[in-house]
Amino acid sequence: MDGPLTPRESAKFIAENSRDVSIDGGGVRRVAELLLAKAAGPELRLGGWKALHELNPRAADEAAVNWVFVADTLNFSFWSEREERKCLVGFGGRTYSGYWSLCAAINRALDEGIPITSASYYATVSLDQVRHILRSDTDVPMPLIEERHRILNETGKILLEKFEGSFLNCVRKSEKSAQKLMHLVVENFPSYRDVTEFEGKRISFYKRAQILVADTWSVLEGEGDGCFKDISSITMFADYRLPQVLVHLGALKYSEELLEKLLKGEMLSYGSRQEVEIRGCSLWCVELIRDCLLELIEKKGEKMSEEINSILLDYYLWDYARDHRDDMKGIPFHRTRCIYY
Ligand SMILES: Nc1nc2c(c(CN[C@H]3C=C[C@H](O)[C@@H]3O)cn2[C@@H]2O[C@H](COP(=O)(O)O)[C@@H](O)[C@H]2O)c(=O)[nH]1
Repeated sequence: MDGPLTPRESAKFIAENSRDVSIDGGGVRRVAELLLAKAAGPELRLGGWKALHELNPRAADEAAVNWVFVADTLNFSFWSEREERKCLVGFGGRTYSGYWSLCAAINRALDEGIPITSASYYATVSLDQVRHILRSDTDVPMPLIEERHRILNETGKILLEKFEGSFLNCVRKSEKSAQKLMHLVVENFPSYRDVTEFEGKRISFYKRAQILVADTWSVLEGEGDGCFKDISSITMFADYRLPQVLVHLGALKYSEELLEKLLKGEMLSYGSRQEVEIRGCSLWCVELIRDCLLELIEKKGEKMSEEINSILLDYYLWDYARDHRDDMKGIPFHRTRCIYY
């Protein structure tokens, strides 16, 4: 049986058949113009991954690659039922929420001498140990702790069996192809198989596999084993923050019915029509923004030191969403509880 459509093919197909989510051409252009002003800045460059984020590893070695692997293996579902009651983790004198609470917990564990990034440890780590490692400073635990424990055990065992316990060996098997690495990850690690159905077709988003490739590229600074010749074939990562910020910026629109549902805080199940439309149209929207931005850069005759791709646009928009949380209060994010994003 042939595999699912690629994420990019899936997104195009979904956007062409979507009923409750649509892409706004004028909004796409306005976002591209916003990004044009940033094109030469530090945010839209590979170096921003370390320079702008103190919790990310500074190094570009095997330990840093294994840090990225465990972080992206657990990189899902941080949203809380009520915004004012959520998991928080203090580290290095700062308090972190959401995705950053996971990174802070990983770094806190390492500081406590717990080898959380070593497969030989997390392949057999117990549920109680995971609860301790991911403990919150509030009375609200990180969501899906049991799933995180199961996935750590499963992933650690596979990494030991197939890649001598180091994700760098998996990276080296990809022979510097981002696509090959993404497929090695989804073929070998079940929790990364972000695949579903839409209008009778099997489609893929591979959100965590794509962000894992992107973060591996970033932590290795695009050099050596991380010098992927096809890195620009990786698309944005279909999570629950990018749709929110794309609607906020006017590039994406929800139907009245869907908006009402989201404002009420109703859950959307993974793989449901509206959830797939939100993720697929967001992905396609960022592809269109990238095309428009590259056109504007061309017209402006701006010389770019490094190629702008969907990864760098995604990182920028995700950070933008973080920094504009208050402005985005009126725009709901969609609530899907799953292990894929
Ligand atoms: N599209 C996209 N989704 C991303 C990321 C990240 C963090 N990664 C990079 C960011 C800085 C470093 O450079 C990391 O490399 C997390 N997420 C997703 O967001 C959600 C968590 O959101 P909140 O509840 O607000 O923390 C959850 O689904 C999580 O999976 C990204 O970059 N893009």
